[in-house]
Amino acid sequence: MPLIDVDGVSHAYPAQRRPVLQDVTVHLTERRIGVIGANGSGKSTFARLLNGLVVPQTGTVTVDGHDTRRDGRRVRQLVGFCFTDPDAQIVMPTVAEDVAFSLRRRDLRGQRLEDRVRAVLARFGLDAHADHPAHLLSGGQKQLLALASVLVTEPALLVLDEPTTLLDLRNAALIADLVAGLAEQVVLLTHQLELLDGFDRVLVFDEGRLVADADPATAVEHYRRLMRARR
Ligand SMILES: Nc1ncnc2c1ncn2[C@@H]1O[C@H](COP(=O)(O)OP(=O)(O)OP(=O)(O)O)[C@@H](O)[C@H]1O
Repeated sequence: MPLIDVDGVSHAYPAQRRPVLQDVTVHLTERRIGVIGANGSGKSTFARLLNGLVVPQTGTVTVDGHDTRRDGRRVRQLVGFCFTDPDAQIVMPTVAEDVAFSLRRRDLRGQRLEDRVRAVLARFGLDAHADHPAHLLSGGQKQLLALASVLVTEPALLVLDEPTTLLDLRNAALIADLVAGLAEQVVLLTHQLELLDGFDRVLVFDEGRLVADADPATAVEHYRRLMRARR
């Protein structure tokens, strides 16, 4: 698993006085890493640090030794990112074309490209929809397509920002099972705490600070206590 090294990171967005992340240091090597915390606590910003979408004002972030500030291109090859809203990353008219688009930088043409696309669609239960317009998929199917299009690029690390928020129970379970079966390292942000069962490590953010870093049960209890104290 790649080593994610977040060192002394603080970050404020332009036009905001209060930092969104404050002095976050964490070294991650585990296969399944959860990130939880209240709305606005800095989780998405933390996730965006990991693929260089956000470069921190202070501190450094490296993935497998590649600094997101200096070597963003290499980091983006290593880190696949799934947004909460799959419409934000589905870019091509049909399901198969969207997956093929993700492979545009690979030296794959003709039948080899088609075979690769079909294989990934089959793995995600989308093979029957290959030639359908992507925008006509259901929310869950779109989420699956977004995941498929990222995974086909074979990232070493997959960052998932609330991938089940919009989904019904069945599709949420589908995504959870799929994520559980992935060989890749996964950083999963979620408000659905049951998704973290079996995770190796869970980080809790509160007002931009990393306030707990533990096994799922301990981290979730810490988060619940925090939320109870705020009511
Ligand atoms: N691009 C941006 N420009 C300015 N402010 C931003 C930007 N992105 C996030 N913020 C602010 O940073 C703070 C933390 O946001 P962030 O999205 O990291 O939180 P979060 O923990 O992921 O929240 P949620 O659970 O609601 O998704 C919020 O106050 C938000 O308004």
